[in-house]
Amino acid sequence: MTRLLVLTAVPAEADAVRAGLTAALSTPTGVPSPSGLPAVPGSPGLPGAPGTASTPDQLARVASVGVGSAVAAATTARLLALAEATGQPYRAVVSAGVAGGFPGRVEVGGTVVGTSAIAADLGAESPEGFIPVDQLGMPAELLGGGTTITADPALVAALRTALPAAAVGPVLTVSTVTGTAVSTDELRRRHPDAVAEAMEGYGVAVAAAHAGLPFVELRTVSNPVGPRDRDAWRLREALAALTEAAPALLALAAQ
Ligand SMILES: O=C(O)c1cccc(C(=O)CC[C@H]2O[C@@H](n3cnc4c(=O)[nH]cnc43)[C@H](O)[C@@H]2O)c1
Repeated sequence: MTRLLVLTAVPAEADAVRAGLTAALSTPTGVPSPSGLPAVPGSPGLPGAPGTASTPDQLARVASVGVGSAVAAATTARLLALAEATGQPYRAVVSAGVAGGFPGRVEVGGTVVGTSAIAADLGAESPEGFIPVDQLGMPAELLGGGTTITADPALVAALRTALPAAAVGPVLTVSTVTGTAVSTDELRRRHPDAVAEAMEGYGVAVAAAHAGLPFVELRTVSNPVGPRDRDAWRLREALAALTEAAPALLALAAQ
């Protein structure tokens, strides 16, 4: 039975997650122990009925949903509805991929467990500064969960346990990659606890919330948030870190 839906923006990120899951399921060590999962030959960390085997696809469906919150929300909602309609609902939803990390909070190549997904640029500008959409006086029912969607505490705890070196905190969702010192300072002022920024988490979280499913975000850092320097992006390093972190997702299946 597939239990987790893991959504990345681009196929390279999905491949990195799948590689980590496949490696974890084919090696005898280092695998979290989700109770009740089918046994994987040679993987004592995954107990179950003798003679049965799990593949990554049975434990977690990994799909790339496109770049940005809107396409991520639409695609996630469609995948969740299809699963529900075919009687194979998911148990939890994960937004995964690479991200920009706030210097001092997480290094390039580091791993981030998101405690919330914050739509950091959803709102209005004013001469006095940015106003989040949930402070514009609109009826609450028009705003869904507001600009901050809190990750499921049990999923966060499971990832923290499996990834003790990970930075933990809010992950901002932005429509525009931050690329100036002024924007970076402004984001840090508004969100002093933020660890990283990416472009899909909030959309995936909205879709999960509408389906009544727990959500968490798992990111690895490809670049610092700051003045744009594309040459400083370390995508290969971040994708390798994503492959290394992916086995932790198996721990979520026990939730
Ligand atoms: O070109 C490639 O091979 C490739 C492989 C993996 C990922 C990419 C991307 O372009 C990822 C876009 C994705 O990354 C997130 N991201 C990364 N850094 C930041 C950032 O500083 N600010 C916001 N988002 C960032 C984001 O979620 C994008 O969807 C290419």
